Amino acid sequence: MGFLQLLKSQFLCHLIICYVFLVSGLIINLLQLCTLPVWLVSKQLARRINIRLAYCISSQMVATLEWWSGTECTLYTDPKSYPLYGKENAIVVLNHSFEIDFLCGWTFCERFGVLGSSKVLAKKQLAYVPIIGWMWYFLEIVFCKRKWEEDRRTVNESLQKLRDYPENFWFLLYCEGTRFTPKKHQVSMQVAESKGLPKLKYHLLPRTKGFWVTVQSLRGTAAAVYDSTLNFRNNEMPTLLGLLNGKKYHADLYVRRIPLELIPEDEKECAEWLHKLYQEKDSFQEHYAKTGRFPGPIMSPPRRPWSLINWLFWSCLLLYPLGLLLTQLISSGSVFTIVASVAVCSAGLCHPFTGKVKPP
Ligand SMILES: CC/C=C\C/C=C\C/C=C\C/C=C\C/C=C\C/C=C\CCC(=O)SCCNC(=O)CCNC(=O)[C@H](O)C(C)(C)COP(=O)(O)OP(=O)(O)OC[C@H]1O[C@@H](n2cnc3c(N)ncnc32)[C@H](O)[C@@H]1OP(=O)(O)O
Ligand SMILES: CCCCCCCC/C=C\CCCCCCCC(=O)OC[C@@H](O)COP(=O)(O)O
Repeated sequence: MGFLQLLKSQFLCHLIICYVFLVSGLIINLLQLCTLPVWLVSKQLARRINIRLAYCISSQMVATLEWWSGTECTLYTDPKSYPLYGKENAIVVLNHSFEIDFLCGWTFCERFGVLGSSKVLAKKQLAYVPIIGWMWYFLEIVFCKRKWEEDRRTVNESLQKLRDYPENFWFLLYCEGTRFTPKKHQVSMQVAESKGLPKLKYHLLPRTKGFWVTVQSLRGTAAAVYDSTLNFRNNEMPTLLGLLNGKKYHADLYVRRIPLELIPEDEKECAEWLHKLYQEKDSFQEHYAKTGRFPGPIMSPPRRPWSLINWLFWSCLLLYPLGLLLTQLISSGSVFTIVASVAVCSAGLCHPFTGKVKPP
């Protein structure tokens, strides 16, 4: 194991990354709260400010993936569609199979310049998660209770509000509604069987109502659906902890751009269309399992330095006062503080995660 890899596996480094994320996140949440009066004066200005503040939070997680772990992201897509990515509003349909699938999504958002404004149809519980959930409140993220009687109205209303959004956004929809597990897959295929639908091998049966309401509400606002299928090389199941440990993964994303006009307006036809889409997605995963790649040409956008610059900025800002505090504590000469500081550092260096990085 090289020195850099050893360093990345140290718990003290993880502690520093999490400290910067947590403290900067709470500061940014506070700044977002301060933009509330701006909403009263200029809604569009408040939205633009919040897009940039949100970028400061989410790009730290992207930096962990791109710059700390060095994970590579390859995009398979049609060269004719490529120039439109980031230049229009779009609904993104993605498979929900991995712990870090949302982070790979964010990485592509970052590379196409829409990270700050990116949106998702998320379960309501996530709104209460400090930092990310609170940030989402100011980004006008759409939440659902997964109770169609309520969601039908609330999801539509939230989406209608995005009609005059001042910057391009991607709206992510995990139509499977939950992350893939073998148990959920089994139940879901029983539902498919009872509905006379073909079985899927790599996906759960898509929930069609959220997709239909999204497409209908964003007609005239979003130009296309980006059908996105994600997988990782070498059958890896990446984790956030793996990224934090500096483990490098290789993500492959296959994206097809489907103009919104091609999607049926009628609810039943739209549901059939989505089921067919998931059957196609399943065949792409089968192709990947057999050949180790998706069909079509590779058009990978390079990583940009901004997420790293943002992380370095917050690190300098927040580690300097922490360093000062520690120096003062130690120079105070108190035996208790010195012993406590040494204990904290030793705990960090002897943490069980230390040195647990698997070779690639
Ligand atoms: C160029 C690069 C391109 C792309 C880059 C990629 C991505 C980047 C984009 C953006 C990034 C932005 C943000 C990412 C950041 C973070 C994301 C993190 C987390 C969010 C994750 C979540 O929260 S997922 C959970 C919430 N979301 C959803 O649930 C969405 C899907 N669900 C729906 O749409 C639902 O329909 C609903 C929620 C609207 C309503 O749910 P409800 O349950 O009330 O109704 P349903 O219609 O779904 O259910 C009844 C019908 O379902 C049938 N049924 C019953 N059991 C099952 C089963 N096990 N499986 C399937 N179907 C089942 C039942 O029979 C009913 O059938 P009907 O025939 O009556 O419809
Ligand atoms: C700079 C790096 C710092 C590292 C610190 C990491 C801290 C991470 C903190 C917050 C991350 C929040 C991301 C939210 C995305 C979670 C995805 C998710 O939860 O999907 C739920 C979905 O499956 C449905 O779940 P169930 O059907 O209820 O099961």
